[in-house]
Amino acid sequence: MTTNSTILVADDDRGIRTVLAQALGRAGYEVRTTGNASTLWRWVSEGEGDLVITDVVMPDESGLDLLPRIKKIRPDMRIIVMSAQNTLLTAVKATQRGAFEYLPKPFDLKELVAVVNRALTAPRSAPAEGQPGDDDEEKLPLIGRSPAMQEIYRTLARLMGTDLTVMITGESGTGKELVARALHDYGKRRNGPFVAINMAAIPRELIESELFGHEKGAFTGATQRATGRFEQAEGGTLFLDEIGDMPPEAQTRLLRVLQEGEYTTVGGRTPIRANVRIVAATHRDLTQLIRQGLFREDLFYRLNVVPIRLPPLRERTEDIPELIRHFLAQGSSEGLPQKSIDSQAMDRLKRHRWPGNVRELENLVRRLAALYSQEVIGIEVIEAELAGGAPASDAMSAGDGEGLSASVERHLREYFGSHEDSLPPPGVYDRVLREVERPLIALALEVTRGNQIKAAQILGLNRNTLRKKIRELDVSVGRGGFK
Ligand SMILES: Nc1ncnc2c1ncn2[C@@H]1O[C@H](COP(=O)(O)OP(=O)(O)OP(=O)(O)O)[C@@H](O)[C@H]1O
Repeated sequence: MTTNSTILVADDDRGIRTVLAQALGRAGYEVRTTGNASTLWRWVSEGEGDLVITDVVMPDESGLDLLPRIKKIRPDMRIIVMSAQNTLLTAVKATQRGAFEYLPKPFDLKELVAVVNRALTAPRSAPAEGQPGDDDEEKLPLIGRSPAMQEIYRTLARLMGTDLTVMITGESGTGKELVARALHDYGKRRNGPFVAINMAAIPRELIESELFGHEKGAFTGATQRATGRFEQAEGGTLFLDEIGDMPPEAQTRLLRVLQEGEYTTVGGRTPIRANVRIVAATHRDLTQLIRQGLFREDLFYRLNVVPIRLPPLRERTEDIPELIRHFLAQGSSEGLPQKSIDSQAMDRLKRHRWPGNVRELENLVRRLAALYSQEVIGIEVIEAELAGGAPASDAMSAGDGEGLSASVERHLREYFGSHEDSLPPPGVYDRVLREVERPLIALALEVTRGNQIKAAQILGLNRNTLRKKIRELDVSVGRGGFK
């Protein structure tokens, strides 16, 4: 440990100054503290201090604005930024402007001391990341300040200056694609293209040609040469979504690109150099797929260089109010009426399990904004929505006849009523759900004329899930249509 180093601390909160001074003093450092940016700046410009710990919001100036100025006159100075703002943008800006580390408040003092030790012993040569593409756009790409999301922001900020391959895992609707975009938008390749391809949405036999392109005549139907996504993503980022659904041959080809940096088109011979950053994502458990022999282990290790796990929404319910405000604001900026949600309704939403994660929440909020006339949404509406029904009261224009939930309820009452002298047989819940699922899936297949990919999209189901359900529910796909 480097002792006798002097640490300059700037924070307008006296309590934090005291706590930091004690902890760092105990760790053997000299500490000077101030409550404003101008004093910190004076100390730094007079050549004092070996390391700076600064808050972002201070009465006279933002700590973030001070960063480039400090780096200019003292490029070797290590700076640790702490902030209670805790957004991705703060993490990204701090890193872009040369902070050694970013610590979202509240943080563990032990962690702070560890970071300080690390900062003072890390080799000096590493220059601050290149000049920021700092367009100061205040639009936040990712919403949520829960500890879990902050950990993700820190990882994203650290990855900004790198081309490392990233594997994003998380349940459906947790924001994997959004994170992939943020990696691109704040990364070195932000001026290049971002190309996404979803393995579950493309017929398996076409995946290789979609990815790598094909030559004229490479297979029946290949009437001319076509470029693949690798070529389209040249100089940028290629996002391989639902990587767990990649067929084995395509896996082998992808592995080769990752090993050799080169690929050939389908039917082509000349190797083409690939210059793309790969970000992959899946909601499936790849280790299990590996065990089942469905995913190549060697490919997994090539892709899993930096794993990012997105937590399901039910593990970060403290983000729900902010997400709701965000989606309501988004709705009103698109012309939907401005709404709010009362506290009882909010509590109920925080208790929901959100199997569809942020996507489910987003859809719900959009429905609330579009379908209900009341300005403040209360608990009854939320209960009705979460029960999967149509709007509770005046809401949806019932138009011609009863709404969906009313009609379902009527059928259920009939069903229960038909077992007058005894209760219905057990297992009603699953049976009723199957009764609803079956016609729903059949209908989706009917309107898409049996196109499972499109049907899966309409339903918001994974294609494999849809296939499974078709089998399980025995939805017959006959010639004359669907029964
Ligand atoms: N943290 C977040 N802040 C704001 N919006 C979010 C956040 N996370 C997800 N969303 C929104 O939720 C929806 C689903 O996100 P996304 O498509 O990135 O999820 P996904 O994990 O890739 O889902 P899938 O596995 O089903 O493809 C999108 O409309 C996205 O904008």
